[in-house]
Formats: sequence, C-alpha cells, structure tokens
Amino acid sequence: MAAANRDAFWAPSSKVNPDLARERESATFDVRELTHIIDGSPDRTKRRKELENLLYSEPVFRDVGRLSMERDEIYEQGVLKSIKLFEWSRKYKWDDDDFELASRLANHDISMSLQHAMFIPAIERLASDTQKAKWLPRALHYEMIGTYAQTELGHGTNLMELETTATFDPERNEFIMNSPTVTSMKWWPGALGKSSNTAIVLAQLIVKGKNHGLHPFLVPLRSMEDHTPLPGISVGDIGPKMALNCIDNGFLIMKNVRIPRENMFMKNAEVTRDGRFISRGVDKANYATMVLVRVKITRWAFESLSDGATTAVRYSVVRRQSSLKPGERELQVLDYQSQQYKVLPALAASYAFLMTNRSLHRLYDSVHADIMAGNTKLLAELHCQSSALKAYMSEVVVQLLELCRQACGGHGYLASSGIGLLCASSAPLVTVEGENSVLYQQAARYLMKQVAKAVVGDPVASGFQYLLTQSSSDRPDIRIQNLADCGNLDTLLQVYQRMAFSVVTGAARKLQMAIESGVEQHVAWNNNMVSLIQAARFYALHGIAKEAGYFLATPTLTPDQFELVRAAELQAMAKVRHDAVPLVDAFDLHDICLHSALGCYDGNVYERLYALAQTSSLNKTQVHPAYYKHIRGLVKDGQKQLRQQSKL
Ligand SMILES: CCCCCCCCC/C=C/C(=O)SCCNC(=O)CCNC(=O)[C@H](O)C(C)(C)COP(=O)(O)OP(=O)(O)OC[C@H]1O[C@@H](n2cnc3c(N)ncnc32)[C@H](O)[C@@H]1OP(=O)(O)O
Ligand SMILES: Cc1cc2nc3c(=O)[nH]c(=O)nc-3n(C[C@H](O)[C@H](O)[C@H](O)COP(=O)(O)OP(=O)(O)OC[C@H]3O[C@@H](n4cnc5c(N)ncnc54)[C@H](O)[C@@H]3O)c2cc1C
Repeated sequence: MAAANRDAFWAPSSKVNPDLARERESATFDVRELTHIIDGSPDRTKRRKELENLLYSEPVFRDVGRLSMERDEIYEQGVLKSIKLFEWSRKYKWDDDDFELASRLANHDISMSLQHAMFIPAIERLASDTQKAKWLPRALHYEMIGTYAQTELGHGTNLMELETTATFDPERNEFIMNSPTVTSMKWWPGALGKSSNTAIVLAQLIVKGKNHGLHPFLVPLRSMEDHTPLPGISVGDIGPKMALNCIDNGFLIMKNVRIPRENMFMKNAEVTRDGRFISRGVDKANYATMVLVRVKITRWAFESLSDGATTAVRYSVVRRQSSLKPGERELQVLDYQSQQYKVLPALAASYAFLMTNRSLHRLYDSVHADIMAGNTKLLAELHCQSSALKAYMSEVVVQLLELCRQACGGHGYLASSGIGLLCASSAPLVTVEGENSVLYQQAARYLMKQVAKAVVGDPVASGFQYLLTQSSSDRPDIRIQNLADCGNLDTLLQVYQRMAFSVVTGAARKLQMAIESGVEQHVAWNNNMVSLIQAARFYALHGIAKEAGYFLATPTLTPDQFELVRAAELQAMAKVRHDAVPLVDAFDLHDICLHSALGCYDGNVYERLYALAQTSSLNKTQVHPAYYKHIRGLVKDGQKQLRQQSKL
C-alpha cells in the first residue's frame, strides 16, 4: 500500500459506525476517568499520548505493509523500530516506565527487545558495582547490544543440566567457554541470531575440576568493528516462528572462547585470581532476571488480552447477523448470550489482570529493594507468586484470545483482523521464562511448605493466611442465599479461599499419604502432579462457573448455591454487555497499536477489510504470473479435450 494510502488507512474517520456510536452514547460512566485509572494517572495518560504522537509520526511504526512482508523485511523493520526507540530513549532520557510504554505502543514488535527486557536488567541485578560501572554505560549507550543466553538445544527447563561450561584457566587468568555437545549449543535467546554483539551466557562454572553450578558470564560475540563473529563463535538465526518473526532468536556454539576472569558476573559469587570460588548472597539470586521477566509477562498478558477484547467487543456490536424472530432486523451478535460468553470473560479478565499485575509489581519492587539491601526473606514468596501468576495469566490469555478470534467468525481468521497475530504472538507466554507446568510446580512446592506450617500452627506467609482462617472449626458458613449475595466481593473471596483451602490441603494430604505408604518423595510428587498444579491455579464468578468441579467436589458450595452463582454470572454478563464498548474504549488503544480492521475506533470494518485486501501481494497485478505459467495451459488443454469430445 502506497505511503499516502497507509496514512489514509489509519486516519480516524468522522463517519463512525452508528451501532458503535450508539453504544458510546449510552455509557454509564466517564470513559476518560477510567482511562486515567488504567494508565495509572492523568499524567500517565498525557505521557502515553505524547509517546503515541512521537512513535506514530514515524512511518516505520505506522506501516500496514507488515501484513504481507517477507521475514527479512519484518526483521529489518524490527531493527529500525528498536533503533528509533533506543535513540529516543537516549535523547529524551526515558526511564524504564517510558521505555516499557513505548515498547508496548510498538506492540513489542522490536527485534532487540531483550536489550531492555533482560540484558540491562541482568547487568543491574547480577553484576558487581565495579562491573556495573564498566558495563552499564556501554549497554545504555547501545555499544553493547545484548541478549540473555540461558536455554540450550537440549535443556530449557532443567537449568541444573545445562551443559555449557566456563572453565577457569589460572595460567592466563581467563575463563574458557565451551559448548561441549550438540545439545549444549545456546538455542532460542532473543536477538542472538544477527543483532547482538554480546551475550550474558549461563554456564556451569568449573574451577580446578570442580563444578560450582550455573553462573552468568559476559561473552563478546561479534566484532565491534564489522559485526563478524569472533574466533570460536558460531552464531545464527534458528528460523521462522509462528509469530514474533521480527526477533532473531538464535543459536550460539562456543569452541574454546576465552574471556577475562572479570567477565564472570560477580555480585553473587566470584573466582579469585588464585582460583578460589567464593559464593555470596542466596544461591538463587542469579535467577533474579527470570523473576523480573515473569512479572513483566503478567503485564504483557494484560496488554494482549485488552487488545483482543477491544477488537472482539467492537466487532461484535458492529456485526449484525441473523434475527431472533423472522422478519426482525438482524441482531448485533453481542446480543447473543453465547457471544457474550465468548467475549466478555476476556474483557473482565483484562481488568482483573491489570490490577493483578499492579499488585505483583508492588510486591516485586519491595522484595527487589530488600534483596539489593541484602534481605532475601521474601524472595521465596515472590518466586511462588510470580511463578503461579505468570503461569495462570499466560494460560488464560492464550485461551481467551482464541475465543475472541472465534467470536469474530471468518474475518477473525484474516491477518487484517489482528487477532490471529495476537494469538500467535501471545502463544509463547506459556513457555518462555519457565514453562507453565514447571512454574506451577514451583508454586505448589512453596504451598506445600505453607500447609506444613499451618498444620502445626506455625505462622504462614502473608499471601496464604486462608490456610489458617479456613481451617478453624468455627469458620463462618458461606452466605449465598440469593443473586445479590453473589455480587458481594467479600463473599466471593471467601468462596475462593474455602475452595483453595480444600484443594491445597487435599493435594498435601494425598502427597503425605503416598509418602507415608513408603513411596519415594519424587515419585509421590509426580503421581500427584495434576492435583499439585491445580492447587497452584485460580478469577471471580466466571472462574467458579468454569471450574465447577473444584467448587462442588470440595465442601465449598452446595449445588443450589452453585446454580445461584451461574445465574449471577449470566446476569453480570448482561449488565457488562451494556457498557462493553465504553469499557474497551477506556483502554484507549490507538488504531495503529491495535492494528485491526475489525477493532478500529470508527467501526468502519467493511471499508477497512476491503482497503487492506488491496495490500495483498497477490493483487499487485490483475492476472497473477501463475496464470501464464500454470493455469492457462490447464484451461487450454481442457478446451482442446472438450472440442475433441464434441466431435465424437
Ligand atoms: C508480548 C509477547 C512477548 C513474548 C516474547 C517474550 C520473550 C521473553 C524472553 C524469554 C526469555 C527466556 O525464556 S529466558 C529462559 C527462561 N528459562 C527458565 O525460566 C527456566 C525455568 N527453570 C527454572 O527456573 C528452574 O530450572 C526451576 C524449574 C525453578 C528449578 O530450579 P532448580 O532446579 O535450580 O531448583 P529447585 O530444586 O526446583 O529449587 C531449589 C530452590 O530454589 C528455589 N528457586 C528456584 N527458582 C527460583 C527463583 N527464580 N527465585 C527464587 N528462588 C528460586 C526453589 O523455590 C527452591 O527453594 P526451596 O524449596 O526453599 O529449596
Ligand atoms: C518466543 C521464545 C523466546 C525465548 N527467548 C529466550 C531467551 O531470550 N533466552 C533464553 O535463554 N531462552 C529463551 N527461550 C527459551 C524458553 O525459555 C524455553 O523454551 C523454556 O524455558 C522451556 O524450555 P524447553 O523449550 O527446553 O522445553 P522443555 O524444558 O524441554 O519442556 C518441554 C515440555 O516438557 C514438559 N516438562 C518439562 N519439564 C517438566 C517438569 N519438570 N514437569 C512437568 N512437565 C515438564 C512441559 O510440557 C514442557 O512444555 C525462548 C523461547 C521462546 C518460545
């Protein structure tokens, strides 16, 4: 699509779809006020608008051409966007919030996203003060372009079995980095393939023949002069993915690559000049970067889900299809209860996830400050909460985005709907930064310890007090006698706590019984893994309806009470349906950020679908070259055969 048309494409039209306009006129609340709450404050809304103007005045951030781009072009666009953000960050001295916001406005569609998502945070968290003074300026001025290389071809989850080695050579005061086997090559790290010139490599530290476990090392990959790989380094792209193809996820093989001893990150441990290994702080402090990214992923979950909900809600009030009674006007599909059941949970969960991310981020900031001051008391609880919430929220996002896609019928399957790409780019959230089933188990492990404490009356961690309150014999009955009771948040919280108490202590009991029967601990754990994972998962009415089994199979709700909850859920959906459009408008997503013909603010869906169809590369010529190469021959042969047949 020519640049001029591209600009026309995104310019909001004064002609707004009448159904959409009517929905906005009947809002029961002040949308702008809610937008300020979502942004965090009026100032943050103002800041977001400033950044939108900055980014979207740049052609590279407006381009609708991405729908029919080749991988190399997608990658190069992603590099260009990265560099734009880096230049603005340096020029305007953006803080982390501004950078994260700008990255979000670019849909995180930036090739070198790891520079600020992991590389710089890892240096801030894992380097000694001397190393920070040396490396941070080089990373913040983008001389060092970096990645976080931990996962290998053969291992991603099980860090203990990572094979890359860093062997200390006391003669030359260096570490020798090696990828000893094919499965040990680093595989997946973002921006590793073609962009990065430096990597933080996680490797088994070997000193005088002894393995001191996994430690981070700063490894130069490419020449700072001409970007060619340095001696002993083989590096490249691992190939196209389902989405996120602007990112050059790469492989890295190291053969006897020598780095100075000072390149071992030394905040939490060091190797002295004479080869002594000294460990400092907590054993798992080197895992700090993973905890941070898990918290970020809960934010990305909100962002992806609010995008999907906005498109699905706006399209569902614009789209009219079929009538409830013959002869009547076709219905807005959002008036079908089944459509509400598909789309409104994504809207509800978007708000729930926004608030949950905020709460988790506050916990993270507080615990991180403690750890930087040497107090690691709450690290285990943070690890549990960040693992469980990253797993649960990414799982729900993937499920609900797929439902939003299905709710948009055939047009939801078009790339121009934006939802397919949203599903594909959010899909890896259940895998990255710790595969979900593994992280749920980490949370379950911590939960089991809290149960053990509650059972003997010892104090339990702040987030798990329900294990005590729900265990007392005089715990209050759950008061759900009518629909109004189902709207009482304290009552719903009590329902969840009651259920959680039963599921968690039930899992603990099964585990304990298995171990007491003589089964070894790790076998008992595996045999009860599903119960343990369930113990680590749980949102309001819809959550109860969806997970009926856990609320009915435990002494939580009677069947009658459960039916009341179901009725209340449908009643709540009808109420939310009235304000569904103002509720998604409050996310205030610029059309360029949403990148969807179905979700555009003006609701001119059909004109936009048709306009975007023109950008299809197949429409460059009226008759496609494939006709002349292949189809014409087929038709001519057919005509010849028919002529011959008619002569018979
Ligand atoms: C928008 C779309 C963009 C989408 C694109 C976005 C791309 C983002 C970039 C992605 C980057 C990556 O994926 S980077 C790679 C991410 N990789 C991972 O996350 C690997 C996952 N695996 C792990 O974290 C570990 O192997 C884990 C499963 C926890 C097991 O750890 P270990 O074997 O070392 O130890 P365990 O025996 O299980 O646990 C020992 C103790 O350590 C504690 N422990 C374990 N991990 C801990 C941690 N992180 N912080 C604190 N404590 C921890 C446990 O609770 C135990 O405590 P006690 O019970 O008290 O003993
Ligand atoms: C888009 C993307 C970006 C990435 N970016 C980076 C990056 O920048 N840096 C980096 O280092 N890595 C990165 N990764 C790698 C990512 O961290 C790993 O894919 C992830 O840790 C899972 O490891 P794995 O792929 O080896 O799967 P495995 O660990 O082999 O697991 C495979 C499957 O086995 C099952 N499983 C494994 N272990 C257990 C268990 N203990 N209990 C129960 N089931 C289990 C699970 O179903 C799991 O899905 C990225 C991956 C993707 C997809």
